[in-house]
Amino acid sequence: MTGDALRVVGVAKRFGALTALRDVNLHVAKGEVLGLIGDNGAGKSTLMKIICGFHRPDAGQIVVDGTEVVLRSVDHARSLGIDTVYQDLALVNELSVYHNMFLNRELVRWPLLNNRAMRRRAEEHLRDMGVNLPDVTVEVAKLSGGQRQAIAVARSVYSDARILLLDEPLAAMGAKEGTLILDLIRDLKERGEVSIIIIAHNYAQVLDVCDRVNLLQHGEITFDKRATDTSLEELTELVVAEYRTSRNRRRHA
Ligand SMILES: Nc1ncnc2c1ncn2[C@@H]1O[C@H](COP(=O)(O)OP(=O)(O)OP(=O)(O)O)[C@@H](O)[C@H]1O
Repeated sequence: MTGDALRVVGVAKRFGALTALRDVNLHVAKGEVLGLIGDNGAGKSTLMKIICGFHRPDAGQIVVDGTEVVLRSVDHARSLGIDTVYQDLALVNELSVYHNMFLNRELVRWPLLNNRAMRRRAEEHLRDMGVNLPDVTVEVAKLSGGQRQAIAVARSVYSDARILLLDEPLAAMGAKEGTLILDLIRDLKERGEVSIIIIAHNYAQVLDVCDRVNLLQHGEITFDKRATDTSLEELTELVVAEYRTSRNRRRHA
C-alpha cells in the first residue's frame, strides 16, 4: 500500500527451537495509530524489538516510507525516525525534566551546557504538546508514572520520531494518568505526523484511541480491522477463543 510509513513483510524470528514470529505482515499509514493485541507470549514485544532495531529478523523485510531498510541497531532505527518508549527505561530519574528532554543531545554554549535555552525549549515543546507541568526543573523521580511517560513520548517526538512504538504505555497507571497519555496520543493523531503502534491489553482503551487493531496469534497477524468496525465483545471473544484452544492443546499434549 502506498503512503505507509512502515510495512513489515513476512517477518520471522526464532529463538533456538522456539518460533516467536512465523510470518508477520503489518502496515501503518502516516499519522495512523495501530493497536497490537495478542495473548501473553504471542510475540508482540519481539515484533516491536525487530521494528526498533534491537533484534534482527531471520526472514522478511522492514520497509520505511517505501524503502526497504536493514536495521543494524536501535540507534540506526532511531536515525530513521523509529523510536520506542518503554515503561520504565525511558528516563533518568535523577535528572530534571528538561535535562531528560535533551539527554544525549544537550545544547551547549561552549564550554558549558546551555541550561537556560534547554529549559525554555523544553517548556515550549511540552506546552505545545499539551503536557502541562508546573516546573521543568524538577527531578523526574518526583513525577507520576503518567507524567514520566508523557515526557518520554514528548522527547521522542521532539527528536523527530515519525514511527513511535509504545509497549504497554498504560500498564500500571491510574485512570487520571492513563487519560493524560491517551490525550497525548489523540493529540499526536490529530497532528497526523507521527505513526504509532501501541501494544496494549486493555481493549477498551485500544478501541478508544487506535484507528486500527491487529491481533498477533501463533506468530502471524490473524485479524486486522478498523477500530470502528470491531467491538470490545469481538476482541475479547477472539482472545478467549485463543485461550481455550491453547488450553485444550495443552490438555491433549
Ligand atoms: N530473547 C529471547 N530469548 C528466547 N526466547 C525469547 C526471547 N524473547 C522472547 N522469547 C520468547 O518468544 C515468545 C514471544 O515473546 P514476546 O515477549 O515477544 O511475547 P509478548 O506477546 O510480548 O508477551 P507478553 O504480552 O507476555 O509481554 C515467548 O515464548 C518468549 O518466551
